[in-house]
Amino acid sequence: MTKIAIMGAMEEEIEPLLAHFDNVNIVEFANNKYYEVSYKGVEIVIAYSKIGKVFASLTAATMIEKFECDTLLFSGVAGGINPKLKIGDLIIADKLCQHDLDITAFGHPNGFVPGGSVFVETSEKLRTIAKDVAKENELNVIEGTIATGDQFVHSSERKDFIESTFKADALEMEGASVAVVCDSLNVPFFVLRAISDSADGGADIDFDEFLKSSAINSANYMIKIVDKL
Ligand SMILES: Nc1ncnc2c(CN3C[C@H](CCSCCOCCO)[C@@H](O)C3)c[nH]c12
Repeated sequence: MTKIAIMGAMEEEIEPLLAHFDNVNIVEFANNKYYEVSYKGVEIVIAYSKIGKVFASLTAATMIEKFECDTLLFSGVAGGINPKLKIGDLIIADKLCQHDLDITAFGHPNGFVPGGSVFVETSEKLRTIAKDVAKENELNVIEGTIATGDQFVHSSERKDFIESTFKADALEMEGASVAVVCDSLNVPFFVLRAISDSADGGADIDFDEFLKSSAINSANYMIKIVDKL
């Protein structure tokens, strides 16, 4: 029996998801709250991890190991890199990397440590379902590379480094850590983000203005995807 984990990083990213469900059971664990719902006969666990790779790894591992979820979906916002991505636009990750993981001093490429890989690929099956849903709903969605790091990127210099080093289309602070956890635990996962800013000088202003509306864009699309699982 499938049990689905739906994750965000910030409360604003899961609020629009929780709004679709009633009879929510709250489980408190490891300084966080996990919201259990039943939706059309499917058990779902929803949580926001809090910001950054460490919190996201803890929540992803908890949803799999403690709550026994066998599919993990991430919904949230991101900084846009690909100029085709405007604020509010949707991106599905085909692969993710960690732009701030750096042992280049030893000759390794950016984003690589021994035993790991620069990129982790998401579930092709889940991406196909998502793209079918986008087509059915005439949603304009880009599929691309998402770079993750423990920093809010708000400079063209850092944005350009991430783009040139990883050919990334968008950036955020949690996806690649969720990818490593799910890949290591053999759980299919899917990362969906809506653009809230352009990760350059004005990113903090745009982020504050568009966080809520972009989070809703992502959540509304995510619910349609869940309906197809
Ligand atoms: N340009 C950018 N750089 C990196 N990540 C992102 C993302 C994706 N999410 C949003 C959130 C930003 C963390 S700071 C939020 C401010 O907190 C406000 C409370 O004080 C974190 O969970 C990553 C959108 N634009 C980004």
